[in-house]
Amino acid sequence: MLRIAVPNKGSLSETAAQMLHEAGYTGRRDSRELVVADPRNGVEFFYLRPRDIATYVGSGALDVGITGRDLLLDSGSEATEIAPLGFGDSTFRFAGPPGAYAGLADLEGVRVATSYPGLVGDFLARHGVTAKLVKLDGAVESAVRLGVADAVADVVSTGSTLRKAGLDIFGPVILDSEAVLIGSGVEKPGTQTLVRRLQGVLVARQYVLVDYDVPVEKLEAATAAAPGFESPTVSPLHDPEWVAVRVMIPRVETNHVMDALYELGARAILVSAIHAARL
Ligand SMILES: Nc1ncnc2c1ncn2[C@@H]1O[C@H](COP(=O)(O)OP(=O)(O)OP(=O)(O)O)[C@@H](O)[C@H]1O
Ligand SMILES: O=P(O)(O)OC[C@H]1O[C@H](OP(=O)(O)OP(=O)(O)O)[C@H](O)[C@@H]1O
Ligand SMILES: [Mg+2]
Repeated sequence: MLRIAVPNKGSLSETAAQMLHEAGYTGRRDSRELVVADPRNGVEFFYLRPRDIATYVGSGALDVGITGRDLLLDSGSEATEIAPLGFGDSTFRFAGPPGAYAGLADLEGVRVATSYPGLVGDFLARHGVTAKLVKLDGAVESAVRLGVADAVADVVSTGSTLRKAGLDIFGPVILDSEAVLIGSGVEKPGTQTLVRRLQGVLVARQYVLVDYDVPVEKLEAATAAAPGFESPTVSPLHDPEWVAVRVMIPRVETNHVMDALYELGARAILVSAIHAARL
């Protein structure tokens, strides 16, 4: 049995559960379940706080896990990133009162509030800055107004929490984060199947299939407009001057690609969703 750690709450839990479901695994029926066995797929799920997942995986207690890259680095655990999972994107940034800090060097001797002291401490040390980290559990944006810190370092998604707290981002990006699959460093049997299944879900979410007919002399130009994952599939049509083409394109580019193909002379352009994929 491959023992897999999954976030039980927070920003990553819902999408992680959804991805595993789409990948064909059994999920928990209610949010209080701590362990779910899925013998048909040879795996067992452990629902844990995302912040603790790297500790369990790094120690070898569990084989793989889903957590944030920021949480992995903050943990200082031995666990390593196996694959990015394409959700839970955030950036990790410094923020302070408007105009108070121009860059990293200004943080020398300053009190910085954060829930990620491992991540922020490593970053400051690498850049030769000595600040005084104030460890808080959450809502760190309030720390400046309430006088326990002079600046903060926190997860930024839309930036609206910082705006509401009257703080401005400054200095370099500490980290670009997203949800990642992590492992203990020693690969357990079954890990590659899990990775391929999750990557299949990502492809099905992020790509669509486009079918179109195009005059043979426009095929090269059409292929340049929509090159596909590897190379488009080209099939003959009854009319020898036309071919049928099938290609995978990023979902976000769907309408641009359809416009470009139509302009080139392609017709009967059909787009369909990918239900599942194994590349
Ligand atoms: N808007 C967001 N707020 C917080 N974390 C986010 C956000 N978007 C993505 N994330 C990622 O989610 C992970 C944090 O999840 P976690 O469950 O620990 O905190 P949370 O969602 O703030 O929940 P809580 O603080 O209520 O426990 C990190 O990897 C972080 O980068
Ligand atoms: O840039 P935004 O879209 O505003 O999102 C980022 C904010 O969301 C999270 O806080 P959360 O609501 O989880 O509260 P917490 O600080 O108590 O964890 C995070 O810690 C930031 O404060
Ligand atoms: Mg939070």
